[in-house]
Amino acid sequence: MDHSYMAAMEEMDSLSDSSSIGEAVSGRGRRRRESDEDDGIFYIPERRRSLHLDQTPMDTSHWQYVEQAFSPALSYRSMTSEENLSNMDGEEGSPTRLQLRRADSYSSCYSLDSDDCEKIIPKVKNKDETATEVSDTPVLKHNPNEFKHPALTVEFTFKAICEILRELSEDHLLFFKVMLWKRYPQSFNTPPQSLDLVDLVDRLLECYNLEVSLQITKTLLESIKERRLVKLLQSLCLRNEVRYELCKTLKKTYGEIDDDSATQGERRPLDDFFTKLDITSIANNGPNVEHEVRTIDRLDTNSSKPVKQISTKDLISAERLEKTNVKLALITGVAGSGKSMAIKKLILDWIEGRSHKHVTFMFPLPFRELNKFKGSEVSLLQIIQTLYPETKKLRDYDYTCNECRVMLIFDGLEEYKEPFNFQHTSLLTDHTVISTLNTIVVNMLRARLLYRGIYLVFSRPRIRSCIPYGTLHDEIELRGFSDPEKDEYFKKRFPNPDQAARVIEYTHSSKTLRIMCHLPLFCSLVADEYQCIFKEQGLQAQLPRSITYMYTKLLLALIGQRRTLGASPWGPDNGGDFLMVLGKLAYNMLEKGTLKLNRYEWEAHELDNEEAVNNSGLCMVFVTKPHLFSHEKVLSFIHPTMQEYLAALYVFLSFRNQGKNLFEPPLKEKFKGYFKGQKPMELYKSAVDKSLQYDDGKLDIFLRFLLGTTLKANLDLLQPFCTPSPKWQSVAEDAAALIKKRIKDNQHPNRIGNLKCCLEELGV
Ligand SMILES: Nc1ncnc2c1ncn2[C@@H]1O[C@H](COP(=O)(O)OP(=O)(O)OP(=O)(O)O)[C@@H](O)[C@H]1O
Repeated sequence: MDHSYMAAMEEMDSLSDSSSIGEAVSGRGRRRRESDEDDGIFYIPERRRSLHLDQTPMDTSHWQYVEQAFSPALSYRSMTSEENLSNMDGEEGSPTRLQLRRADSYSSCYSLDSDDCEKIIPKVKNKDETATEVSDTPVLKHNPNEFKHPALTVEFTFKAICEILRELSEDHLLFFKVMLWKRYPQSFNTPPQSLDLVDLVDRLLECYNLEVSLQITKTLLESIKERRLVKLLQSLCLRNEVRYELCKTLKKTYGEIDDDSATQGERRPLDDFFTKLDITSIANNGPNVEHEVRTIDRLDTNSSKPVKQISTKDLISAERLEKTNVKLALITGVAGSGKSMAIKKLILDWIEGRSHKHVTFMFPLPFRELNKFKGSEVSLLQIIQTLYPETKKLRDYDYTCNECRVMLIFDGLEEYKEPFNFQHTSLLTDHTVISTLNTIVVNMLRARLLYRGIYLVFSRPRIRSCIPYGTLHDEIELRGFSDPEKDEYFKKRFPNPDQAARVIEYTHSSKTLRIMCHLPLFCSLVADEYQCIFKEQGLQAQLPRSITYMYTKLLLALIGQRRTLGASPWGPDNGGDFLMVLGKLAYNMLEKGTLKLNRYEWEAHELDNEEAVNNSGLCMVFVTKPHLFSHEKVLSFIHPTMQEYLAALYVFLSFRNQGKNLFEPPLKEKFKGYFKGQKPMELYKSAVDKSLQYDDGKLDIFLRFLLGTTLKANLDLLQPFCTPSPKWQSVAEDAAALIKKRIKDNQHPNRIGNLKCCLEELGV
């Protein structure tokens, strides 16, 4: 132990241990008015004068009330807990900040305006103080032109200095305190042994501005030869700045809704809009099978484990990580189930300090962007730096050190077409090593790329085994909206309650529409439609009651350019018309009364392109467990009604484009030329009569969709799939007359209910 240390220690012992620490950054010493217990408002007394200046009577006119930000008021304990410390980062409304920024602070020896360094250097000194200053007091210079990074907040500085000082041994901490007391006696007039770490940092930040406090800390650490901690403090500051810049970029991209809705470019904060999603701990649970007419048992899946609800805030939480060390989660959901929205929410919550506080940096890496690196030699670091140039300041160490957790979010794995050859792809554990995109992706799926990395992979339902055997991972499923959230969505989407009520009423007008609202994309399409017609026709406007209309909108959205992921072309002129292939499959399955097909069955239907099927957004492939030890990959449509819709579309387009009436017995096909001139009503009549034969209502919804194709509005939407034919006209009125006649005949009393629904579909 050197001389100065011993001398300082002796000097200290001679002092009394009364403390004059007032309330400060940590919130210590702040008293709460008892009567305010319940009203969420804190009384923050003025900082009592902690130093020795003139005897000014306490002026209570400065007392103020501020809204409670954290409850209870921040104590040292609550602040030092991981949660609250990070909560404070950049928290504009925090009481601490309010108090610290108060310009008229009662503590008259220093200003607490952290933005003005000059003022923060102690302003008032009396002769005695000057005399006690020791010669090795560093000169604290401030360059007024120096750029103060906005990331340097009181909260960050407090947290960083505390974190660094906590690394000191007891002796060194004491030495640090003594040096503060010796070098800055005008600020640290309290015997240092009475100051614990929080009081010490409180006092430092009360007396000096943020840069100066950091500078003092570094200087003193240097003088006790704690260079490692100086570097660590510098790293913390640098990471804080990078994180700030990154958050700014992410907030711009993910913090607002950038929807293709009819909001005419209006951007709204995500929080105003985001509706809770139904996320479960079990994946591959098959499609939602709730149905208006049929009672469908859940398809036999592998869900023997109990299903747990999860929030976007819990995807690889700190606790889970600590308990299980699971660093990889595969989150699947059908097209339009809200995966991209969940990612946005996850990112925004992290930026705002509401979740994943254990994560230092979050990097969303959409496959749409990653695919651009295909064919080039690249490292993960280069990818991150290309997509987020603000990270160039980080050093390799920042990605690998123990203090940093990096979360990589991969969106849209289904858009990645390269094979995953886990056996023959070399192991990559260094983010700086140049390699191929495929090697990076494969190693990401091994959860090996970064030493302290956390990996979230979002994808449409899994179609190929994409996690290597033996890799510890979570499988999570996103299932869209549950019932209460369906209404909630519209209430958020339409701030005008009358408009929201009207849209909700519409979704309740048909059980099928209501069920389909489990798909957020479907809700957004309904909302877009209403938004348009409210604008054009006012509040009394109504959407057609046709379910075919909304399903056609959904079809168009799913196969629209934005969502088509390498599926075959859809146009009617194309020989391999994918829609017709899928429609035929749907029709055959409907006839057989089956909802899922195994691989051999679906390949027999000219559907050998498994990826195209899955990527169409209309189907999903999932895994069932038909026997105890076996798994089977099966295909189904994203909802039984989607199967019924596509089957009806297939029947309609076969007639419309090829003159084929699929309800006619095959024998008649031989005489095709003879029957070619059939009228559209022939088709609808045979469909109505066929559906009436099924007492279980197997073809009820199918029939509604088929009759929906008689309406002009739907014909217009379906135009892209139809061959040009000037003669084709709507036969909605004839179809309605036919249904009325069947109702009157009353030959199938059980089916009357559905016939009435058909009339509704036809707008009668
Ligand atoms: N939680 C939500 N709150 C509000 N709207 C949502 C939510 N989730 C999804 N939506 C709406 O549904 C639309 C489709 O959702 P999203 O793009 O997230 O689906 P996805 O699962 O990523 O689809 P894909 O697999 O096709 O990429 C969004 O554009 C948005 O309008």
